[in-house]
Amino acid sequence: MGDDGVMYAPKEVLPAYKEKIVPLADIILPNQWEAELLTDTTITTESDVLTTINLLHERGPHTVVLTSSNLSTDPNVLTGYASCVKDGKKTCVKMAVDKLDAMFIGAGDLFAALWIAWQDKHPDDLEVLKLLA
Ligand SMILES: Nc1ncnc2c1ncn2[C@@H]1O[C@H](COP(=O)(O)OP(=O)(O)O)[C@@H](O)[C@H]1O
Ligand code: PXP
Repeated sequence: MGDDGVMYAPKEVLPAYKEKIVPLADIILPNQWEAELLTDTTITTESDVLTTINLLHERGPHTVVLTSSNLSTDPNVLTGYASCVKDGKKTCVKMAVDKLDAMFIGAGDLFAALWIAWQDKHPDDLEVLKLLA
């Protein structure tokens, strides 16, 4: 959808993402900014992360992965969060990635492709899946 305040799609389609596309999805992998935009929230704490992830689960997806956030206090670490709901039970893990000092276009797309493939192989195992980060 976008990065750092810039949407790749026209902003007019945002309501369709919120109301139509998210409810159709089983798995969504927004970065922090995308998650905030989809839920009209602002994330400044881990508690906010959980609130935002829950709002996204409530719309339908059983898996919500916040691929990156600005919550890490270590400049060399990128922090993400993954949450799955199965049979009414929610599991959430935190992912710490060694941050490279560069900007990668398409990292989110690549991460999503890998995550979806591996989640198909390890449907209930966030501890395995978080190793992708
Ligand atoms: N600077 C970076 N250093 C190391 N890994 C990165 C970096 N940027 C992205 N990644 C990896 O790619 C994944 C997706 O990146 P992210 O920036 O959250 O997606 P998007 O491109 O959608 O904003 C991250 O979870 C992380 O695993
Ligand atoms: C126009 C455009 N540029 C770049 C990207 C790459 O986005 P990201 O770096 O967030 O994966 C996308 C996402 O499909 C896109 O649609």
